[in-house]
Amino acid sequence: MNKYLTLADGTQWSGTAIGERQLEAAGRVVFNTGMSGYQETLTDPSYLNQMIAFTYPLIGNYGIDPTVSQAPTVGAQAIIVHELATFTDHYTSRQSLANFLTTHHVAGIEGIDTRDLTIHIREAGSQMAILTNHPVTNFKSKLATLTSQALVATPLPAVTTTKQPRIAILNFGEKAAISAELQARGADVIVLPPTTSIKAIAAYHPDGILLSNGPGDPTDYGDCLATIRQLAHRYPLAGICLGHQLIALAYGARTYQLPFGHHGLNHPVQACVDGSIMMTSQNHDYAVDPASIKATPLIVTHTELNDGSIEGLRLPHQAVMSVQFHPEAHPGPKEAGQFFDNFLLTIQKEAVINA
Ligand SMILES: NC(=O)CC[C@H](N)C(=O)O
Repeated sequence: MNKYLTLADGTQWSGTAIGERQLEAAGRVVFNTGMSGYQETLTDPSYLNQMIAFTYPLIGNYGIDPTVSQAPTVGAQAIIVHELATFTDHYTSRQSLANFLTTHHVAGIEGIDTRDLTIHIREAGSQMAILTNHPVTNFKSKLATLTSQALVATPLPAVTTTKQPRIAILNFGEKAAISAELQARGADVIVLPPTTSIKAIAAYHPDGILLSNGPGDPTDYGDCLATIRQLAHRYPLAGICLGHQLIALAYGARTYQLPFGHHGLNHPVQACVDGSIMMTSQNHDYAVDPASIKATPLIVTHTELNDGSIEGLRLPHQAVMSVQFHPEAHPGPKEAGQFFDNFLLTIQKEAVINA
């Protein structure tokens, strides 16, 4: 069955349908340069309503491991690959990627020269695209017929342990590995809806707050900024990716849209404090505007070596720290996991100061 990928600027690629073959889809098309981690990428809620083009030419060859998904559903609207592996071989695999895509009702296309598509996106910028069963003559009218998804709601959890430290995560679209990294370091984790009130958060008696990753433009979350500032005055506060951007906005910085985002597993980031460099996993289309920092109390802690963009912030006299990259990896290198250690150490220090 033929499939057609049409970008808002009119460029078009044709290929073969994969996943839920009949399903047509619309979304902002982004390219991911990771050579592995397709399952974690597809189930990262930050990709909500986006189409993911994988530059690595063969996707799916090690199947699906039910333990590594970052959320129960697939946030991406479609997958775009050069070749979908038909042969799967891995000791943890319980399903083929092809079957996983149909199970999760994900549209897809293979047979695309994804590197050609990526070069086009790098030059023309990431943009809306539609995936259809027939060639498109009127992009806008076809786009209007296609739907988008909403994030799965987070229930308010019951407290089941007295373990400390207890971290309350505001779930803007959290990757499961964030909770797992904190729990692996002995923390108790409570995952709350992103709009949970200060009073409801306090009822869980957290020792620290973490704002998770999540989809979309950070300026769409303006209603959360006052609560974020109040949280920062009461608790040690950390932010990852979207959470990092929201902390920046809460303290008066601005964000901007990158030409084609950072979506990959080998982004070099330098720590300002000592010049050390680590390879990081990244997935973001927006960044904090360096020109807006000087009017705020924020201090830059990390920068991306590819384009100089901001990758980390902190406050000088408050326990507030954030990173644009993904220290939990999943997928990607785990070099940046130190961020979780630093956050938990900060919580310990604050507990001593406030004892
Ligand atoms: N992974 C994320 O949290 C992404 C943050 C934000 N949605 C961006 O695209 O920049």
